Amino acid sequence: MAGKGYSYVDDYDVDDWYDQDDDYDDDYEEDHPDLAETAKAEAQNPAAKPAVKGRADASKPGKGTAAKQGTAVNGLARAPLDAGRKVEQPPPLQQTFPIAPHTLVAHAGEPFRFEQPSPDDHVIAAQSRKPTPSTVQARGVQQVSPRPASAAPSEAAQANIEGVVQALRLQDEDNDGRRDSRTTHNGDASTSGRPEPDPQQQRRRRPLSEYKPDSDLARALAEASVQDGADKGGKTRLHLVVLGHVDAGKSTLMGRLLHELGHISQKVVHKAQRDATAAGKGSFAWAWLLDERSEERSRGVTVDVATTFFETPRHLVRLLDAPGHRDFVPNMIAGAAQADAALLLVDGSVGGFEAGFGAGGGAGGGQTREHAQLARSLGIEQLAVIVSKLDTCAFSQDRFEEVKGVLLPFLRTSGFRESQVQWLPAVGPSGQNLTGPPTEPGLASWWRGPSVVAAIDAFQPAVRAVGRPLRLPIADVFKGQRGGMAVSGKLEGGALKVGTKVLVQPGGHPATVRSVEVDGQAVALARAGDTVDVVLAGVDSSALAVGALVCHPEWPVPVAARMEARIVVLDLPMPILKGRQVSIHVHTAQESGQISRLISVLNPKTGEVTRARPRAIVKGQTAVVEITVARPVCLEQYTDYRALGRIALRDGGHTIAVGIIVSLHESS
Ligand SMILES: Nc1nc2c(ncn2[C@@H]2O[C@H](COP(=O)(O)OP(=O)(O)OP(=O)(O)O)[C@@H](O)[C@H]2O)c(=O)[nH]1
Repeated sequence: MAGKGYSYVDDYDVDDWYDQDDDYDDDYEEDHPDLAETAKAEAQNPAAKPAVKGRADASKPGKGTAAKQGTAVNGLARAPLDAGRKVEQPPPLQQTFPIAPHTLVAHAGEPFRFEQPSPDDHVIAAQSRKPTPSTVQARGVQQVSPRPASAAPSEAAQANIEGVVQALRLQDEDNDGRRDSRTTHNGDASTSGRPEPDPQQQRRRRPLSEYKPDSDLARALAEASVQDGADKGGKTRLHLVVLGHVDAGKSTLMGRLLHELGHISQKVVHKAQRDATAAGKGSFAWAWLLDERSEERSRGVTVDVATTFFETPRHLVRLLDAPGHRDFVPNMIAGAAQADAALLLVDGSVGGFEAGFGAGGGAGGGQTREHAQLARSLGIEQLAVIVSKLDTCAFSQDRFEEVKGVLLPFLRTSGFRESQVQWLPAVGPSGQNLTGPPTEPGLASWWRGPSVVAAIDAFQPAVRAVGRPLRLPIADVFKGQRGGMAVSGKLEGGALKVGTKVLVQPGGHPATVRSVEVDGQAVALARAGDTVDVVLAGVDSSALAVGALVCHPEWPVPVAARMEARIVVLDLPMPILKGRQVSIHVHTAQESGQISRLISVLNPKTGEVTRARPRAIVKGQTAVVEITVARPVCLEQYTDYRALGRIALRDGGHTIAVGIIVSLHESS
């Protein structure tokens, strides 16, 4: 193992969990018999869950995040909407939630002392600023205060956790939903001890496999696929998120890259340089091109997810520059939830890499790990690791290899395939290795690999789930310039066009599509994989909120307040007990809730139950838990609709678990 002090593969036989062969079989079912089979079997036939001996049984951004989007055109000027669900106070909870949702809790019941601004304060302050015409504010971010630095786990403890993460092997593919296991159930009586629900009460849903686009839509889809090549010069769309620890150099690299690609003029660059220098922050000039908000500029950190568009020889790229600071991980989650691939920036300077990779508890420590783990759990499989700041160590090849040697085993154990991970050095401020081979002799003497643009071009675009029922998780709500309410987000499934009848969930509000834009251009048809701005007619604005979902009226997305999830517990010093308050992230939704039942602990290798109804679950364990949320959310079983069936659980400013939804209990 390369690197001192990192021993995360020692405790696990990683080969047992995944095949390191480069012949990566993307088929979840084959690849993850322990998870996929059991999840599907349970979904198809809940009563068939094996008994305990055999087995039984985680912005545009989440509520709260929003992308800084280019100035809307074609009638969709963005105006902030305060009526969003994200800013509402949740209804009072009954005894199940002894701590009010969103209450600031330092950690494990320790009250927040308000001696210094909490992350909430930063976010609320950020939210209160008026968006610039080219900016959509982060709204409704729900944060809880960070855990004290003393609570950070040891390296060895973190090592165990990282090893187990990959056991979930959450795959992002095409949401092809081979099984239509859409039935709701109330868990396994043998493990839960709960009575089975009255079948009359259960909602009957048509299997998703029965869905076929109507003839109009089918024709439009066929025409659009013929047009594809012609319209875009044969280029494919790629949603790309830039991740990494705070100050790793993400915004700087992307600002410089956009300039090199001709998307930012020399005049604008000069202005940013002048402004940054005048503010005593000259080294942030390139970052200021993306970090537009005054708070970002004064603090020197990204808060929102900045959205920009650029083209490479192969792709039309929608770029999401996620914040690296731990206070803003929810924004990062929502950005990553929309991405097909990620650039992971790691600071290669001596001490810089170590700070970013350190176990995540301390102030400013460790978002390299958390971002990588979250990205994988959100379905991102393709990664390019960019080692920045090598100019600070004479472009040392040894340092590059050292960083790679430490990070690669961690990424493997986090579930990334070696064949899906690219490695390259780059220097943002001087533009080395961004669009072509480096010119700096110290780097040019040994680097023979891809530039940043070549690495982006090597990413495969995601297969779009066009032939599935419409699913549009709402990432933002705003007023259309010509009247009407508009929503935006990434179309996870299906297609829509002007005149399409839709349903907004929760609540079952019918609406009609009045206009559609993709990347700021009015279009007749938008398809899965597109990021859209949609003006809806005939729906009350109170129905529209970040985390709500626009769907097909006859194939509505389930809405549930209770679900069972298979989770991997990440990094937490205290065991999870029944009743643990968590913040649940699923697609663009973020909701307060609690872990209401601990159903079973599983062997991560076999999926067998090792303990039913455990009293606690601890870091590193794979477990099935029941989660109850304060307000019903739109979600899907993972086997039905993958993009809507992944969850991340956060508490105390940390991601404590990631997982997949194995069953849900629909709200009537
Ligand atoms: N020497 C050197 N400095 C760099 C490099 N890349 C970025 N920097 C500097 O690192 C500092 C942080 O850069 P940012 O681009 O703001 O980092 P970031 O990752 O976007 O930070 P957040 O968005 O807040 O997470 C700035 O002072 C940059 O000039 C690099 O390759 N070499």
